[in-house]
Order: sequence, then structure tokens, then C-alpha cells
Amino acid sequence: MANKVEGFNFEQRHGKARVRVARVWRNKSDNIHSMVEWNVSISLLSDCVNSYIRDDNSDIVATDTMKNTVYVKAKECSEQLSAENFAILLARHFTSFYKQVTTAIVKIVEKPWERVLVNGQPHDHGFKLGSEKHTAEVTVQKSGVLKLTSGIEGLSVLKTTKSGFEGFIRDQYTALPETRERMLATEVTALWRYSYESVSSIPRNPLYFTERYLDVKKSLANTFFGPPKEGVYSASVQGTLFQMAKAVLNRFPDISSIQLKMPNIHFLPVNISSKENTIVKFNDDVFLPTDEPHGSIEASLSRFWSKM
Ligand SMILES: O=c1[nH]c(=O)c2[nH]c(=O)[nH]c2[nH]1
Repeated sequence: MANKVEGFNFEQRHGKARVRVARVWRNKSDNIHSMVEWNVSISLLSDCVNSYIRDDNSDIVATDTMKNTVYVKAKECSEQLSAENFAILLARHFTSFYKQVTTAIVKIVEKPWERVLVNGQPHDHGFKLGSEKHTAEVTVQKSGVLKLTSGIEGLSVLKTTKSGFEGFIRDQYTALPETRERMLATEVTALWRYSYESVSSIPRNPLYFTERYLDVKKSLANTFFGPPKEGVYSASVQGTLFQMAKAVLNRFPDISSIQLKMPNIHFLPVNISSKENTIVKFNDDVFLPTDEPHGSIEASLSRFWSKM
């Protein structure tokens, strides 16, 4: 929210961050439970400049009220829905309920609770924590104009072969040997934008974006790994990142752009020798796993004419 104030440009927003909520749905007919755990952050662009400059709070939606609204709306959701749909529902509430609010930005990080298998059978009410997280962020304007992005955080993947790095610049600072055989490991952060531009145009199925998330994740992982037996050769993290981004845009017509961050997490060859003899000679078998330093490789790919 931008204003001219006392001869300055002034921009402000306020909200509540990290509101944690879990919602359980109990299916009456078969007694199978579903659940989600969400961490919700809300930010409102609203006309409340007087609170900043005149000690007049009469236009403020209290952030405590925003927090309560998360629980009220979670209670009202009698059917399971995606994090995206819950974010849109909240954002629409704030922009339609309060005349002062022109735009609402809602971000949700979903904790990866997954139904457990016991003796190979899906448990009716048992869940365990997975690893990577589903994120959703929506910006909704009073008019209904919408910007929707979803993402994955912390998708750790590794392959023990079918990766190399050759032909890079060599100069007096270069020590890295060229190789066609190395480990490749990364922790993928992905962020993609959907092409829906108004709240009225999003798909009706309340779990549509949950299914899309799972399909995008599968598409990213399958492209990273290649087929189960032969795999696929990676000439660089850069090349693999591009293939992964392209697979998503080629497969999902309602995704208009995708950003990928893929740190190159190094597994260093172990060679140990004393003055007299070799103690451990590296033969693509023993590695030193590292966290830092790591390569940092990121890129975004979008369709022509799309917004990021
Ligand atoms: O896939 C890679 N990309 C790089 O840019 C790079 N740089 C480096 O030292 N190793 C690698 N590997």
C-alpha cells in the first residue's frame, strides 16, 4: 500500500506470520481420517495509514484477529482442501470482509505428514513425517485478481553415477579434474506459478493443487533420476536443472513459469596416504559428504508472455 505522506512516499503492510494449525477430517462412512498441518502467514495491504501517522487505529485489522480467522476458517472447512485453496479462501475473506483491505497475501507451508503403511496397508488414522514440504502463496486483490504460486522445499535427491562435469574453463586457478563419474546430490527448491488470474477461474476440485503438487514433484524427480535401470547422464547440475524445468512446463499447461534452486552438494573423493604408503585409494567408493561450501545453481524458465 503506497501513499504520499508528509512529503514522502510511504509503503506499508501488516499481518500475522507463522500461525500454526492442524485440521483433521473424519470420514463418517468408513472412519478413515485425513489431516494437514499448516504454517500460515498473512500480510494485508490496507488503508490504515492513520495508525502510522495519527495514532488512529480505527482502520486496523488486528493481527490477533487474523490469527483467529485462520482457526475459524479451518473449522468451517468441512471438506479436505489443498493448501492453495485454503490460502485463497483466507485471502478472499480478508479482501471482501474489510473495506480497508485492498490486497491479501497468504503463504502456507504444509508439514509433510504422510499416511503410514502397516503391513503394506494404508492406516486409517496413522501418519508419519516425510521430508520435503509443499508451499503455496497467493496474492488476491479486492477485484478478484489472483496470483498463485506453489513450491517444494527440501527435496533431497542423490545419484551415485550417471553424472560428470567436463569441458569447463581451465586456468591457473583451476584444480578440479574433469570427470564422467561422480556422485550428484542436491536439495531442490522449486517455485512455480499457475496461469489462473482470477479467483473465479481456478479449478473446482478442492484437491486439484495437491494432486498437481504431487505430479510436479514426480516429474522433477523422474527427470533427475531417469529410468530405473539405465538412469540418465547429467553433464552438469545446470543441464539437469534445465531438463527438470522443461519437463514441468511441457507436462503441465496451467503452469506458466518455474524457478529451481539446486545447490551442488559435494561428495568428495577420499584419498588418504602417509609418507610411506597409500592407506585409502579412491575408486568411486568412499566419499567425504559435505554441507559447505556448496555450488549454488538456480534458474527460472517461463513461457513467452507469461509473468513470473
Ligand atoms: O555441475 C556442476 N556445475 C558447476 O558449475 C560446477 N562447478 C564445479 O566446481 N563443479 C560443478 N558441477
